[in-house]
Amino acid sequence: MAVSTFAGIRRELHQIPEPGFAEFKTQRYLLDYLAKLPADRLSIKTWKTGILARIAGKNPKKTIAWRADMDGLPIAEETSYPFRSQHEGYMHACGHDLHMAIGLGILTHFVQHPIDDDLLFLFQPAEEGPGGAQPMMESEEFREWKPDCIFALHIAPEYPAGHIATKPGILFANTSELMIDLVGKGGHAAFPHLANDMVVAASHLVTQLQSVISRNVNPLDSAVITIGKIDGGTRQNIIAEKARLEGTIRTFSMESMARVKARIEALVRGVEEGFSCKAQIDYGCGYAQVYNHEALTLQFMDWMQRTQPERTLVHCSEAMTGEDFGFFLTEIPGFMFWLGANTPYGLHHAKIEPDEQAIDVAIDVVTKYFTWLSSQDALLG
Ligand SMILES: CC(=O)N[C@@H](CCC[C@H](N)C(=O)O)C(=O)O
Repeated sequence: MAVSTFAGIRRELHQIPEPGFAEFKTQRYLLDYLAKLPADRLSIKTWKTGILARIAGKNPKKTIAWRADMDGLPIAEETSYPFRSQHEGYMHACGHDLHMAIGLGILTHFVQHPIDDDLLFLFQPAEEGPGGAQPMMESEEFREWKPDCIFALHIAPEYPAGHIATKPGILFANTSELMIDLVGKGGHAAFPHLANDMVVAASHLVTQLQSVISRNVNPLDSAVITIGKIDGGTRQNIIAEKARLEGTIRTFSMESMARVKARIEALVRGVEEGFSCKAQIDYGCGYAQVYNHEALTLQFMDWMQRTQPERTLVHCSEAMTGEDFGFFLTEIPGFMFWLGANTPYGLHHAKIEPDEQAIDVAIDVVTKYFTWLSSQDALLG
């Protein structure tokens, strides 16, 4: 089957996944693409490894923004693709390659068919961590071009390709990373009574953490603690002096986040006491929930139903995913939606192969929506 222009771009981006704030090749690729477009209405600024691209409108009353994230994940790819990652141990396993290709597709359309309003495209680094949205928002480059509304999407493996799912209000959870370092006393495997074993302490702690959600969070509220990584010890016959747990906390309210953190701290103090060790907690980066502007989201959903009968719109539930796009929504009205990508493997899986047909659907829907939004006198006309 023929590969569309922007699916082709996605395939090229797929081969160069990079860590947050190290998206050097990705930034170069995007800048090279932008340099080939007619420059009369297009202005470009870089910020760290990100890019801000502005298209001047014909008779602007507002600035409409679109954001795409850029970073990959430390995952060794296991897809069947002939265009697999060329960066050993790194993969676009969260769809950011599609997000960028869609961003370029929307931008290209409006360079060729300018509308009345100004448009701002943000290619934002480090969504997976430590978070590029908040510092990008605080940058002079962004402040100078601050938009009146902002939108973004995230691919969703579980929906058919091109289906669009969203809801007003909370869409994604508050997040906090969670890193716990344990330091005890190492020793010979044969003399456990002379050591304080941090592999055993870490194992207890992982098990105890499972009770935090089930016994401290109101069952009608929702929260998650996932420990995704454990490091400890050096060799099979040496008792481990050190261990480290790395994970993430998700909640739908800041009260639950505070309660969960307080319980984790109490359990960690207990492990320190029980295993005669020292423990240190680092909460790493935390993201604001993605809270979709209620009136704008409802207006979009209504517009979809009225004017896009060939597209499928799903009124979905909120999810425990995190997204630093939430920071933009704390200051600027807008929303995020899921874009169906129909793949049996979930986000962050080494075998995920999103359906590329979703790319052109998203470009089509968003260009039509922005054109309509620009034709309205007011944002909520
Ligand atoms: C869409 C998505 O998968 N986002 C990530 C954001 C992670 C933020 C941070 N590193 C954390 O783990 O808390 C997600 O895991 O939801």
